[in-house]
Amino acid sequence: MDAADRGARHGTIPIVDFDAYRLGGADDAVPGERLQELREEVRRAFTEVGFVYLKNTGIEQDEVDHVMAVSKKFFQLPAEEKRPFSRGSYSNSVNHGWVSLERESLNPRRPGDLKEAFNTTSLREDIEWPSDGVDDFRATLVTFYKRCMKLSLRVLRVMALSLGIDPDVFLKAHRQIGCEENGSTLRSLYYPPVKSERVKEDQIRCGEHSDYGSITLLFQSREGGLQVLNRKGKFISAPSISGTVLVNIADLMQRWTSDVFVSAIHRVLLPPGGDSRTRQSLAFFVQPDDNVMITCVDESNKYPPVKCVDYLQSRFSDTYGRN
Ligand SMILES: O=C(O)CCC(=O)C(=O)O
Ligand SMILES: [Fe+2]
Repeated sequence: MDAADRGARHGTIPIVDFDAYRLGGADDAVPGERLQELREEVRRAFTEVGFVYLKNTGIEQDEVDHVMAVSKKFFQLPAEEKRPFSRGSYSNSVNHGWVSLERESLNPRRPGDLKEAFNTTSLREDIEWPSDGVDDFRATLVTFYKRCMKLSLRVLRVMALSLGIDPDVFLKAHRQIGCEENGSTLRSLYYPPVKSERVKEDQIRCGEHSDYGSITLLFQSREGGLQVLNRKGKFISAPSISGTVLVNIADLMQRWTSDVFVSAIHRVLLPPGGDSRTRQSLAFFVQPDDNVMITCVDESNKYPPVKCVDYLQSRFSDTYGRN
């Protein structure tokens, strides 16, 4: 039994080598023993835990560190300078823009999350981006968005292969990532230093939730704090592992696969008392194209078909209230 196997069996998150299908390699992974292993390990991770660390994806740690460093410059600007770029102020894209501290409660039973975020949802040329003091913000985020998009498509293909279904079934529903008709979002998250005397009862950095779309790619800074609920009902920690990408199943994918792949609840806790470090992460939320109808891939009809944009809209309303 290899390490990935043991990981999934014990309800912990396995580390899987993606080299056979890494970015920069052939567009179609060469069928072979390595790809076969990759398919099996991915299936096991997504059916048993819902999360997997991928190593050797082609996205290097240096790139991730750079995107976080540039993002941090933005987050450290005074609130007045960030406010003009708020989420909700872009007419072409409701989800694009800055989300202020405590604005969201991903678990609505808790006070607002102790985090800030900047969502890159629109890649349109004609929208305004923050530039004063952060002249490289736009180009850095847009470049990283496209890198994540390419990796996501590869992961989606391996996922279909791992289920033994048409390898393009998920790809066909993700043709327009980066265009107006698709809501996929690169979210740069910033968790400021926590001042324990100001923390409200039950407040944490990011409340318990599952993601909404198809899959999420997550890169975390080194401080840790992320926890994932495993199938035994126990929160396990999901530390940052340098050079890897943490990939998880989101709710629409669980529904699409009739609950074969599981979308696990996760959260980010406060740091231990006295730890005043910031935390950062980059989450690439992959969503199918707005107009795609999601119908269970095994034709079981366990869930009725739903239009992607309608499903996501209802989930966003739950998080933000009416918008
Ligand atoms: O910051 C993190 O590590 C996780 C954030 C998260 O789960 C989310 O924004 O959906
Ligand atoms: Fe999440």
